[in-house]
Amino acid sequence: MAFALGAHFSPPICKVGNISHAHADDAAYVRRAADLSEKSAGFTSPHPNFGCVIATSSGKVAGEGYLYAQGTKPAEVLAVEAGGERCRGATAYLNLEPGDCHGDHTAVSALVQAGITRAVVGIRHPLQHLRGKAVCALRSQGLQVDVLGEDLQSKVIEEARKSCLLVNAPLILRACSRVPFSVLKYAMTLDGKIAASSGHASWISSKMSRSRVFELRGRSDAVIVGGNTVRKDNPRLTARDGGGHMPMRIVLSQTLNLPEEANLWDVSDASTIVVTQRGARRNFQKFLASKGVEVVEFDILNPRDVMEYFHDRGYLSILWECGGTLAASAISSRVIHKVFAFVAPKIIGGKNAPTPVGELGMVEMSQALDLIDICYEQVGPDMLISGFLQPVPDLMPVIPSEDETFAIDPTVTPYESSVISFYKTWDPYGAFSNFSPHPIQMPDGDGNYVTWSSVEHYYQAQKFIGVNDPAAQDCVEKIKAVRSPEEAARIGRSMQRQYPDLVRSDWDSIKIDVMYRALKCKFSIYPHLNSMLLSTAGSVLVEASPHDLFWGGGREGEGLNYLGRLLMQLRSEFLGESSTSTENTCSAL
Ligand SMILES: NC(=O)C1=CN([C@@H]2O[C@H](COP(=O)(O)OP(=O)(O)OC[C@H]3O[C@@H](n4cnc5c(N)ncnc54)[C@H](OP(=O)(O)O)[C@@H]3O)[C@@H](O)[C@H]2O)C=CC1
Ligand SMILES: Nc1c(N[C@@H]2O[C@H](COP(=O)(O)O)[C@@H](O)[C@H]2O)[nH]c(=O)[nH]c1=O
Repeated sequence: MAFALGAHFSPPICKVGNISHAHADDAAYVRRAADLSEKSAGFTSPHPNFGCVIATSSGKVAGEGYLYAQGTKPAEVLAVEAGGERCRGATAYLNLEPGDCHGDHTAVSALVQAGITRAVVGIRHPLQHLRGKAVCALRSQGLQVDVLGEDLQSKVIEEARKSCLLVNAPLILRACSRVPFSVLKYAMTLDGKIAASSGHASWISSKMSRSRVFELRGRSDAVIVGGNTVRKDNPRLTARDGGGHMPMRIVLSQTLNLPEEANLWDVSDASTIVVTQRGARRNFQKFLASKGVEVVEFDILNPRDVMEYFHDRGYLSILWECGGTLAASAISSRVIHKVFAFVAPKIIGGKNAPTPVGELGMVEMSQALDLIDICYEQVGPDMLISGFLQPVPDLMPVIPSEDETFAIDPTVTPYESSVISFYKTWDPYGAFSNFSPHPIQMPDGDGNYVTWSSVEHYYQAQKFIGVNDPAAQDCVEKIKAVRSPEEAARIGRSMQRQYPDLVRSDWDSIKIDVMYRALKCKFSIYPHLNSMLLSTAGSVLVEASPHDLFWGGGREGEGLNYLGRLLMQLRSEFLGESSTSTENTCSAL
């Protein structure tokens, strides 16, 4: 079977002249796709946000589209319909890899049939069973596919990728934590109270802020309050404006000691679910049922179990509008991902007036939870402070999906492959590590063979080769002379971090090739290493480094595992199943 050597390995943009310009354009269009993808927010029930922008080679937008609601035409289809003939030879920018699955190839087919020749993908699909599928399908149809952070890397690209992560934060956090994306929202006075000592709270925030809350409700699958908020506020919890999406209202009450008259029991505008402790007030449960309110019982009512339950019911995004008691319990259970705090410029005082978050058991300020990606926004007279309590995970592809691995190495049988992990040199397959003590001889710029104590020594030194600065040459010599691969890695990495100008400008585009050549040498000249590599035929090789998400597979399989990929590629070549031939790049020791 023939397959293109390096098809997945050569960052295409790095080969062309004006890299930063190309990156700026790619980044701008991907960001536009991300912005576009959010357009349906509040009008339809929350779903993954897909946007697609098609740009011609002259940089004109030919067509664009976004997924309006689950089950409607994919963004890619809408964009090619809008672009028509102008799509031929154009580039499609997608904030999120299409979720084509189970035989549905609508988005991929639309791009292929429209004659798109290149696709730039912001992030891969966060769901494991979909991740990499569409990227692979597009590549197999001959499109050039560049995934941000993998095939394209630079500061602007990183910013564009971040916008893609944020626009689908609910989907990503839900996929990683197996609970719906949860936002805690509250309105407090400047002295940190969410109600007066009497419990009266209407209103703390301004009308403008409250309209903003209606919008937030419209972007959510459900709004949650605790029993006490129902008793004190008799809330409606609707998105008001009408016409848009109406979230489910959920009440968490252990006692079920709730009033018979309550706005939430009127389900004509929106449905209500009361979640309670098993066996609580059976008669009241019957009463609620007679009003059309669904009751769900739990053995023990805690926010995590409840959230796992709503995850399984398919909820993507939930807005918590409870008081401090339930908020503290939800934060402690680590189900809250984001906070929206409206701060009103008023003071109510009151020693016993409730505050937004109750007891968390912390005793020192150093234990305080820091928000991430914070935004400050003035809304009328109020200040809205928002931020994440948990970082949006940086999604990199898992160890190559079965399909991708098969494309790199046909000896790996899709769906039946085993995984061989290696990391430390003392592991059973530790000789696969770059740190293994196997010297190699590689040609220098003049074609003379130079000995390096390990692949890592050679790799680290190549960062500084050819840079016209004595400090760079110094680095090369230092790395070459150190006794251990650890030291070589330490020097190489810290010099790169501290003095990026000493690193050759094309490093990002050649580093995979540098590694490939070094590995090829190592596994050619040591027969026992060659046998060990061939003995793994059929297995997926993963460098189990929890730190290095480029060469390694990461702690949870989130790393790119390029070292494993290169070894599989070499294995396939050694097994003679590749039609690719490369010139001899090393000498026997
Ligand atoms: N300004 C603002 O943004 C807001 C202000 N408020 C104000 O806050 C006050 C109410 O605050 P608060 O009493 O904290 O109300 P909560 O909304 O936090 O309700 C607490 C109740 O939630 C129920 N509950 C169910 N499971 C749990 C659990 N695992 N942990 C904790 N509680 C659970 C219990 O109900 P049960 O007793 O029925 O078993 C508990 O009494 C009111 O004055 C209200 O006006 C409320 C929301 C927002
Ligand atoms: N007091 C207060 C809020 N309180 C929250 O809003 C709920 C009332 O919603 P509704 O009945 O739909 O208007 C109430 O139970 C509580 O959860 N929200 C705010 O944005 N600002 C405020 O000042």
